[in-house]
Amino acid sequence: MKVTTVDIPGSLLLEPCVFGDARGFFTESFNRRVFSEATGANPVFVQDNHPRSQQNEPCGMDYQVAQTQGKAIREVRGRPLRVLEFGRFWNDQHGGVERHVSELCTGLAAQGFDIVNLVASENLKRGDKVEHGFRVVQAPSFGKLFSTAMSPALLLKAAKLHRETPFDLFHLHFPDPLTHAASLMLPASVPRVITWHSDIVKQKRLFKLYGPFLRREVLRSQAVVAATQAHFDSSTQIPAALPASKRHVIPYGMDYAKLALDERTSRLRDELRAMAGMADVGGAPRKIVFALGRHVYYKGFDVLLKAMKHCDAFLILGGDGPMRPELHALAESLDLRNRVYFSGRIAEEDLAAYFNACDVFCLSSVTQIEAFGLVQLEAMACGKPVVCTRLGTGVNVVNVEGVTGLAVEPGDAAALGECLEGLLCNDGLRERLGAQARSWARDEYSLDAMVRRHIALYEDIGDSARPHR
Ligand SMILES: Cc1cn([C@H]2C[C@H](O)[C@@H](COP(=O)(O)OP(=O)(O)O[C@H]3O[C@@H](C)C(=O)[C@@H](O)[C@H]3O)O2)c(=O)[nH]c1=O
Repeated sequence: MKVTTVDIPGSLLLEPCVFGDARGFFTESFNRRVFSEATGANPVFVQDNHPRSQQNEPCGMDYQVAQTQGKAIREVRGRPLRVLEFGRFWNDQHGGVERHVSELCTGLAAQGFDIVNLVASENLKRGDKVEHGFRVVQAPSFGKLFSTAMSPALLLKAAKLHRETPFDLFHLHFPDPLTHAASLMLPASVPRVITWHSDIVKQKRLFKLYGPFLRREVLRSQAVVAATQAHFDSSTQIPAALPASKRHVIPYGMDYAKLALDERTSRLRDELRAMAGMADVGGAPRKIVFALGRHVYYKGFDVLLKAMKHCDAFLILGGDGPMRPELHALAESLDLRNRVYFSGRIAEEDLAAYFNACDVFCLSSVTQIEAFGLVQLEAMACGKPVVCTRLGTGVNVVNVEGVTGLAVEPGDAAALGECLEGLLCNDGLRERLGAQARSWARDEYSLDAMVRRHIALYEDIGDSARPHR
């Protein structure tokens, strides 16, 4: 060990011997005998800590007067992999893609990755903050057009962030023409990973123009990730020329801890159940069907409301969106006013109460834009069976018919209502499916597994992921 006195009185610089070659290195980080000979001190080695500071953050060093603890500060060489995680909007927009990106960034940051999540605001609001251990940069936008943020600022911000501190890898979440445009402005030498959340279904005519550009971006990426094999099999927009070696199935995972009930959410759950009970007809309180999602056409909430005419339950319909007034009017016209509660957007911290209050969760989506449905995982993790629709997408991989729930053809209100009614009247079946659903979600769709598999993918690409100037 090399010992050097430094300008700080009473301090020594200790440089351990490092024995290394092309395969790596070995060093003895502490040896009590050598340490005592070098310093004349005879310490009792009590603990070994290993903090990590974000890049450019000074690493603090205590200078202690009373001899309570000596400090051996180890400066590791190298730096965490630095990833620019694009995402369409910040997670408070309550979309599945936003929730997934937020969960992924949180998990990667916890593993020591240097993550910057660049998203667009839905308005002129801008932001730059550290949340859940990673930096979130919100670029202002002039609103949305065809579900895409109009944000020239995001394009400029991406280039500026990379200029300031180069990234080793860009991770894009498609479909999203805005971040696709940002990627075109960034160096082609930096590896790209694309997560394919769903095909573009609504803007078919526009896709004829945009398709060739999307195809080129997908083919030049180093990897395309999808949550299920069904995403690849059912897609008509992922180029067939994309080799199997570049296709990676990594299921979405979530941190289910937020779904555990506490005193406050238990009370809220009981209030929701009491509300359903007040709607009873003097018999047993009605059971609760819960559905949650943005009130847009593909969620099929109009079909679900019509299905409630075939099902004697209380519906809690969570979320908000452009179709809400129409759905309220439909509930009135179906004389459901006493059996439907429109909760509006549900705050993340209240989700536990709603998922635990219900008896069955329903995903009534009617088009293949619904490629997965994180809400199914949340319901299952709370031990609730799911009734979904047969879309042939990841939705039917997540909800295994007859194992974790049931399914009906999309758009069939009568079939949906009868399926819900049948399940609500069969306590044994509901309990069995619910117990299996809980294990399935927590075993197959854990956040830890998702993060580990993304890290393995990044590291596979890592050979080319060196600092890029
Ligand atoms: C409407 C709403 C959602 N949420 C949460 C629930 C859930 O975690 C998330 C919405 O998840 P959903 O998947 O249902 O969202 P959604 O964005 O509707 O669905 C998308 O999700 C991504 C992952 C995909 O795979 C897409 O194909 C598509 O399924 O937002 C709230 O917390 N409060 C709310 O009011």
